[in-house]
Amino acid sequence: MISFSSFRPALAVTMGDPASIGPEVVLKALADPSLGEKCTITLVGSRRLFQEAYGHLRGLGLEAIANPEDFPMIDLPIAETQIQRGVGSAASGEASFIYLKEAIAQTLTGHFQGIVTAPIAKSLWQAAGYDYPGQTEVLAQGAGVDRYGMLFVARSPYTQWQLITLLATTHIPLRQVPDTLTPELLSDKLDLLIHCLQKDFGIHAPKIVISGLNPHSGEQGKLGTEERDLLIPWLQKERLKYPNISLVGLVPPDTLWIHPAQAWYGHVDRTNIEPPPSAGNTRQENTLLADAYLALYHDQGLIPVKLMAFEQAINTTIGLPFIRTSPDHGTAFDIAGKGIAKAASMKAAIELAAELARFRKFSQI
Ligand SMILES: NC(=O)C1=CN([C@@H]2O[C@H](COP(=O)(O)OP(=O)(O)OC[C@H]3O[C@@H](n4cnc5c(N)ncnc54)[C@H](O)[C@@H]3O)[C@@H](O)[C@H]2O)C=CC1
Ligand SMILES: NCC(=O)COP(=O)(O)O
Repeated sequence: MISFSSFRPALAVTMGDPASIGPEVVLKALADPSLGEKCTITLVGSRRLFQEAYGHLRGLGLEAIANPEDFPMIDLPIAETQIQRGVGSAASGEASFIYLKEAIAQTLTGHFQGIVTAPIAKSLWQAAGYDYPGQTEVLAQGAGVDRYGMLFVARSPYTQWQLITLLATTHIPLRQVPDTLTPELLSDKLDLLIHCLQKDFGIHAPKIVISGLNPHSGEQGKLGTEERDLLIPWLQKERLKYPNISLVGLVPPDTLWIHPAQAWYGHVDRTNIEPPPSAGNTRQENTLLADAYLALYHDQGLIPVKLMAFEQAINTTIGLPFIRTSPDHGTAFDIAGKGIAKAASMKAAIELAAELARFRKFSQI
C-alpha cells in the first residue's frame, strides 16, 4: 500500500506566457533533482518553445537548466512562429490561455492531482479575446466552483515561520472594493480559509487576524464607516459561528503587518501590540501573530507579502477540487531571455503543490 511519504503526486506544470520568463523559471526550477522525489511532473506548453528556451539559456552559459526532453510533455504548438521572447502579444496570450485550459481538462479527467501555473499577462488574454481577470477564475470556472479564494503562502528563510494570507477581493478596481465586501462574500472567504487551514495545512483550531479597511479601522466612523456598519457586526456573527476559532480584529491595516514581519525576520516581540478594542476586538490577544491573515483587497495583502517574501511566496487557489499553485511574480517581460529571472518562487510553488496534494490524499477531513 502506498504510504504518505512514498506518494508522489502527478503535477502538470504550465509554461505560462511563452514570451515571458515562464519557460525560464520552469526549466530553472526543474533543474533541482530533489523535486523528482516529491512529485512527477508533466510539462504543458510548446515543446519547440521549451527546447528553444533551453538552448538559449544554455547558450548564455547557464548550467542549472533542466532539459525539457527529460520530462513528459503535453505539446501544444500554438502560434509558435509568432512568439518573440520578451515581447508579449495577443499570440502569446492565446498560447498561454490554451496551455492552462488543457492542464485543467487533463486534471479533471484524473491525470494530475495538481496544476502549477507559470505566469500569464491578463492584458494579453484580453488582447486574445479571453475576458478573465486571471488564471484563478479560469480554474474555478473549469472546475465548476463558484466559491474559491486567492491565498498566498510563504515560508521565511530566516525563521521558517509561515505567512498565510487570503485576499477577500482580488482583481477589481480599488473603487469597487467597499461595495464588493458584503457579509456574504466575507463569510464565504472566511469559511474557505478555515476549511483550507484545517484540511490542507492540518491547523484544526486556527487563529486568524482580520484587517480593517480604512485608516485606523475607521476610527469609530470618523475615517470611514465600513468597519462600524458592516465589518464589525459581520465579525461578531462569525465569532458566534466559530466559537473555537480565534478571530482577531479588525486590526488597523498599517499595524497588522508588524508582528508578521518580526516573525518573518526573527525579531518577535509578543507583548507590545494589542488590537484596539475600539476596532471591535473583544478577545484578549496580546499578539498579532496568527496562522493566517485575511486582507480585504489585493494590495493590502500583497504589498507586505511581496515586500517580505517576493522570492518565496506562492499563490494558491483554494476551493478547487484539485491543487493549484503559482509563483507570486508576473510575466516580467522586461527581463525575459536575459537569464536573470529567479526561480525560487516557482520551485516553492511546485514543492507546495506536491505537499498539499500529498496532504489532501491522506487527510481525514
Ligand atoms: N501568477 C500570474 O500569472 C501573475 C501574473 N501577473 C501578470 O504579470 C504581468 C506583469 O506584472 P508586473 O506587475 O510587472 O509584475 P512582475 O512580477 O511581472 O514584475 C515586477 C518586477 O519584478 C521583476 N521580476 C518579476 N519576477 C521576477 C523573477 N522571477 N526574477 C527576477 N525578477 C523578477 C520584474 O523584472 C519587474 O521588475 C501583468 O500582466 C500581470 O497581470 C502578475 C502577477 C502574477
Ligand atoms: N496578483 C496575483 C495574480 O495576479 C495572480 O493571478 P492569477 O492569474 O493566479 O489569477
